[in-house]
Amino acid sequence: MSSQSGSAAAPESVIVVGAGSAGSVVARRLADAGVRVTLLEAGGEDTNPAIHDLSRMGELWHSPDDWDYFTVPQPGANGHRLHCPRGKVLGGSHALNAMIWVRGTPQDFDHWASLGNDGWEWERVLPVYRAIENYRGGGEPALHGAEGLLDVTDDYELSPIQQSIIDAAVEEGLERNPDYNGATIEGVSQQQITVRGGTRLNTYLAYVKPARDRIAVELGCHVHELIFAEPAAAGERPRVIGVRFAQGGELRELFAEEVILAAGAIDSPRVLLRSGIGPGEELREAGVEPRVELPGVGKNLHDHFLVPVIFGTEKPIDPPREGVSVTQSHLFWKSRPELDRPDTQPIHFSVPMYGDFLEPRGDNGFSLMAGLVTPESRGEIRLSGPRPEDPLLLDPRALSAESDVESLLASVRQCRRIGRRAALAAAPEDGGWGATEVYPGPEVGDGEDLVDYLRHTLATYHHQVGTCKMGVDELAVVSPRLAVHGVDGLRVIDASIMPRVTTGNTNAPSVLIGELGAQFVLAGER
Ligand SMILES: Cc1cc2nc3c(=O)[nH]c(=O)nc-3n(C[C@H](O)[C@H](O)[C@H](O)COP(=O)(O)OP(=O)(O)OC[C@H]3O[C@@H](n4cnc5c(N)ncnc54)[C@H](O)[C@@H]3O)c2cc1C
Repeated sequence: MSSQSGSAAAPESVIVVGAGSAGSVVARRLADAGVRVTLLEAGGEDTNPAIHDLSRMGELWHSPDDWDYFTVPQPGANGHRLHCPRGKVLGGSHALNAMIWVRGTPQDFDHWASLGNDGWEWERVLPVYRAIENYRGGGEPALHGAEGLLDVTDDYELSPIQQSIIDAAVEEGLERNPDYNGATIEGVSQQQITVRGGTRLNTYLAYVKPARDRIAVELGCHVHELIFAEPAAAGERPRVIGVRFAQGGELRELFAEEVILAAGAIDSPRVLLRSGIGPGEELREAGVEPRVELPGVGKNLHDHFLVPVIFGTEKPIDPPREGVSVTQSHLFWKSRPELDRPDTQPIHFSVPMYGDFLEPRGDNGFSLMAGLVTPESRGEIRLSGPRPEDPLLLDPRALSAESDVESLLASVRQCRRIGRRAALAAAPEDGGWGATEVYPGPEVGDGEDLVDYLRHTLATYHHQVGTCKMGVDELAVVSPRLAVHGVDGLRVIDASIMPRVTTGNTNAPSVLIGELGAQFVLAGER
């Protein structure tokens, strides 16, 4: 692998592929600095009202605004193919997500830096987070920003059931943490979310929409592959000069000084692989002529995972109503005290979340979704063939590492205990909800049967990362300045560059990657 470092002048023109969490930030920052930016997005305008109403996120799955990916059958998840929704619309996955803002822990970023990624230490990252945020909440002001483009708030009313879930978690022994993006992440908290005026605020809306007169936004553009310059001499380093994409049934080409892939952890490696950048042998098997040997492209795929623990209640829970999210609280907990950061993050829903694999047992209830956030399992993304329409082989190898099963089991057990606490389980006349466990349910014990339940009901937390990881080792795809190793004129700036997933939801780190990536482009650092 040939690495690259040093700096040059900032480019005059740039193509950004993908108007999601990171791509929107990159496009805006470069346009602000006078760079000519074309933003190519495969999806369309964000006209679906379900995008903007906090209570209607679920309607977006399998809709035209969802790439609607599925994994290959997962042996660690009972052979199931897991649905992986991803945003295919302006705003990307930030148009489909639950808007929860979690920066991650200092250890996450210090770990990235320890791998040779200078500049990603927590002390360098924290000021960037502060500059992103327009924070309105009860946290320590010194740790938050109030001047940024992205509104982050926990200044909204908790639904009564969500308040009781928090109370039950406190009964279970967790700290009530008023600011998990503050001094410590641990404890049970109300979620901080990116909303403005009661509706979704994503980076497309906050960064690109107000600047559309300065950014050429092209919709319905499915980028298939990169275009390379003809080498002037044998052995010359390959140079990317543009992209080839389908728009309205036509194949088009567009050229710029630099191309930035911000197509997300599934599609950025896909574009690289389709362009012959990746593990040569595998590319040949898929019918693609290798151009740049980069064995790490598509490898290191990993994700957070959820398992539902569902309760029915005697006292009726208010049905979802307009403008109110069905998830408002979560907790961070170390299942083993010796860990350096929490390995679990259950997320709490005011509705039963039966998912794809459980028989619905009534509409009235709530879900404590046990959550694994420090996975050891690693999988990969591969092409099944050379054509753009050939399905992608998406294989996270979920729960292939035994330690992941252990953490998730501990989280499921904890959720079961929380549901039995008085704030939830007491009779309504005694101030509770009369909660009883519906799933796993009394027929499932605490041993191998619980492991079977966990594998049967496993779902993604939607936090795929790592497939174009940043670093300096043999499997690194981009440099610490997010330039693709071995190629000129090309960067990846999105969630795929995380060498290891952060502890918590991945949107905030993706926005951070967008901000830092734009700084590297403008500084000409490679
Ligand atoms: C259902 C769901 C819920 C989630 N909930 C949360 C949450 O509450 N909090 C949180 O922190 N994280 C959450 N996440 C995760 C978070 O949204 C992602 O980690 C983050 O959005 C990733 O940002 P990105 O810029 O890497 O990719 P994306 O935001 O996915 O952007 C990629 C963009 O590229 C476009 N694109 C892809 N391929 C091409 C191509 N070939 N040509 C042109 N354009 C292309 C896509 O259409 C998309 O617009 C959730 C994700 C999902 C799907």
